[in-house]
Amino acid sequence: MNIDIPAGVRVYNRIETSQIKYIQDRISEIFERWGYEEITLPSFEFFSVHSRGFGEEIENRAFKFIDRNSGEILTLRADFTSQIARYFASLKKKTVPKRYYYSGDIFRYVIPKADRLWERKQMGVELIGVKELEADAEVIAVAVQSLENLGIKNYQIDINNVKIFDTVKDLLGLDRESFITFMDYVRKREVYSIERFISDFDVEDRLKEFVVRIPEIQGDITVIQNLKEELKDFPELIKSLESIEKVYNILSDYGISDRVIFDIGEPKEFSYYTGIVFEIFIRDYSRPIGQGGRYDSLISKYDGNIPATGFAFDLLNIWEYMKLSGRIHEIKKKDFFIIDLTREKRSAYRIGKILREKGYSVGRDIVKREFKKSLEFAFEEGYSKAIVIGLDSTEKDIYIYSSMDSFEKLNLEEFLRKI
Ligand SMILES: N[C@@H](Cc1c[nH]c[nH+]1)C(=O)O
Repeated sequence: MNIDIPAGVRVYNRIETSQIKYIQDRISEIFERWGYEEITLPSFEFFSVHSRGFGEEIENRAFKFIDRNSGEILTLRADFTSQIARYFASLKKKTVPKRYYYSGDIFRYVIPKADRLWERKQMGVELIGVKELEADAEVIAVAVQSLENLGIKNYQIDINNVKIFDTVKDLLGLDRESFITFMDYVRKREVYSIERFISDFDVEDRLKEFVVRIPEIQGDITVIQNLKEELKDFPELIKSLESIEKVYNILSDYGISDRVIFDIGEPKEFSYYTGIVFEIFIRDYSRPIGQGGRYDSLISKYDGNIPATGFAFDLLNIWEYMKLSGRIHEIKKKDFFIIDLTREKRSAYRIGKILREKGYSVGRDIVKREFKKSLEFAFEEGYSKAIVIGLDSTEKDIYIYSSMDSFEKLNLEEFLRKI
């Protein structure tokens, strides 16, 4: 009998679940402190509606199924941001600025391999209704504080402005298809392909030089300042660079600009981004742990022309990093495990009830087996203490074990008074 689950999903056991929960709790503490309100979004939507939000890349990876009643195609949530855009557009009263946060799973198909999952955990914020760059800086600051709250210090924020790509498209006069080809070269950082691609374009050399170098332009704020100098004759490019600089300056005021680098050659997975975009890395960990950016025309795909920005953490990557670096110790313990060796079990019920009323978590053995086996089970299962009743033919004394071989013998009534 096959009792497997598909390759792209997995189960998280008690310890794993509590570690992930610990990460979620530290992050939501910060989200709340910045005035973001948590909302819960549906696990599936109409495919035709949900997919309007994101581009082909994600659309091709969405999980689809049929509503047996209407015959409509449904899809599991592939993107929170698109869901929030749809939700906000659906509101009669659109008060801004609106700050939402969410935590949950997204479903995107990937070819199953090693630890590549179809169901990933995200936590993110969306700040809706603010076109000012202060909003872009705010969501970056929220991300940074969340990481600090987790004790993660060696993070790095890679910032870019995708407007630069749109401006290049206009300046070179690219049609949709050649723009896709161009962006593909950028994504793969193929400088020579770009050089070949633009060699017979009739544009200024300065612009050509810039375009060819795009995949390689990375570094600190001086890179942006130098580019501004070089691209003086292209006001649209200057504007995009100035936006980056402005965000950088606000982040300096927040005291976090030393964590920022710029990566002009970094395009994004989502076509909905329209301005400042960023990715969050940890220096000694290869995968990004979060990404986000501005999406000023996404909500208008549903209704209303409202600017917005946000980001999402990839919780599984954060979790993996914290495990690898020995940073996650927080495992939720259960308090007491009651092993009652008497026939009646009345003491067990009574002690359990009193402890639970006081707010402790209490489990009971119930299973009949050798006492040592029960004790082993208690500690393996994450209980902090085991209470043993009837070990020496009296119910008046109980034994409180805090490990397999350390215990305290106490009078039952005294213990209940003290606890
Ligand atoms: N939804 C994006 C992250 C994001 C949130 N807001 C803006 N961008 C993602 O899944 O990567």
